[in-house]
Amino acid sequence: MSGDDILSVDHLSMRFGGIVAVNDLSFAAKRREVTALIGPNGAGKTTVFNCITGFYKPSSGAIRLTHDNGTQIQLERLNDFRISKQAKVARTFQNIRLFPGMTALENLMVAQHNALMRASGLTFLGLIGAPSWRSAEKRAIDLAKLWLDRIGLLDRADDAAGNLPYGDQRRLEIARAMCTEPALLCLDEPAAGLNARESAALSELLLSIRSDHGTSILLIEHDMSVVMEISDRVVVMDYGVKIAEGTPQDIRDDPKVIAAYLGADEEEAIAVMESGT
Ligand SMILES: Nc1ncnc2c1ncn2[C@@H]1O[C@H](COP(=O)(O)OP(=O)(O)OP(=O)(O)O)[C@@H](O)[C@H]1O
Repeated sequence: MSGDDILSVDHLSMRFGGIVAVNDLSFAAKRREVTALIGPNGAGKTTVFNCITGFYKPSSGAIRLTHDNGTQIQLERLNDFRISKQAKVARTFQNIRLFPGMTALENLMVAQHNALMRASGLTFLGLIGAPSWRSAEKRAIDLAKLWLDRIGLLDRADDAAGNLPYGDQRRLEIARAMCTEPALLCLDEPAAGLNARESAALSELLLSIRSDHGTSILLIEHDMSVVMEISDRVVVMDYGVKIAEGTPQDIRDDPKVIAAYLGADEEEAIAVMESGT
């Protein structure tokens, strides 16, 4: 692991009965970079995410997050609530999990529930409208509006999230995760179901999150145009193990990766590459 790594996954394994979903996986994600985790269906990508974000307790291995100030946190020892609050790891899911009946603004306010509950003195200060509560509430609204503006939805702040177009809902989920001011943002297939225009808008948003906010991003994605455009490094999994790692260019030209996606062996993949088909 180098000093510039925000996340270090060491010899991670996850078994479900007889199924080994992740098998002795090690990789690192660098600070202020986009790291993509790719691989064919069933390769183990979401299981890795679920271990990092505390939804699963790994069968073995270690997952270390290192904050800018050098503080290290062993994520495999914490539950999901502590991972989001203490380690500042936020995630989105493959399927949209907004509150569809709440407005876009309210969805972003809910994300700031922890900070608001603290400022309300667990309700009392909020009930009497104490100045400390009012300023915390204003800060939360300002942050929510800033993110609505960043994703081009400020004029739809009061619309129910469930009534927004699909691509807008996807970006709203990312904005909701950003309202928790994460150190590491984990996105599980954010481009799923998006059209080409929406995918391009997503890539632009993620690149700006990395450059303007310095947020490190870990991304699972099947849309290779998004992966190739925004990733600094790519880790490729197949059958629970890492089969390749490198820049998008390295990965694109790697016969092992092509073979995994084609469901073929390496020699067949080389033949396909050489024939240019
Ligand atoms: N809770 C579980 N119980 C049993 N098996 C599981 C569980 N979660 C995942 N698996 C199995 O682990 C393997 C890896 O699944 P996982 O969802 O992590 O793959 P993936 O790479 O994210 O796939 P996809 O790209 O299709 O989302 C699969 O064989 C899956 O059936």
